[in-house]
Amino acid sequence: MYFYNRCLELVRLYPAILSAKFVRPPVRYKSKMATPAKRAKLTSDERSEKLTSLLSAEWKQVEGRDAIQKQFMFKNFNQAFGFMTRVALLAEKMDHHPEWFNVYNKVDVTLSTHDVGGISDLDVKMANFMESAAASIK
Ligand SMILES: C[C@H](O)[C@H](O)[C@H]1CNC2=NC(N)=NC(=O)C2=N1
Repeated sequence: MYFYNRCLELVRLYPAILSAKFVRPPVRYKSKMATPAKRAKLTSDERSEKLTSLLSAEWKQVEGRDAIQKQFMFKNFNQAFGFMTRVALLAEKMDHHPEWFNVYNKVDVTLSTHDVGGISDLDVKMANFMESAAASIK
């Protein structure tokens, strides 16, 4: 009988247990991980403000898709892969990953935020990081 009552109690408390804080703790963002606001698609005002310097550094807007792309050229594979390694470490910290293709000394990069289907602050941040990483390697 004791066991039966304990079971009844558990069934009665089940919804409360499921919604309790210890079952679903609040989402915590790591220092470089994006908050939902950072993953939002850029507005047209933000676009002209934040993309201008990238567009003059040979980033192009992809046709038929809200994304930016650039081809980085290095002296050799070692430099290209060094660049990718530095970017990969940031990508993991930000939980934001580039689409890229490498052959020997070339790295073709496309940046877009898949979760929102377009360019966000995260892509701008990553593109700017790529610019300084490439400049320090070449
Ligand atoms: C579950 C995970 O947080 C998401 O899938 C992240 C991972 N990396 C990502 N990378 C990019 N480029 N866009 C995203 O929307 C994205 N989302």
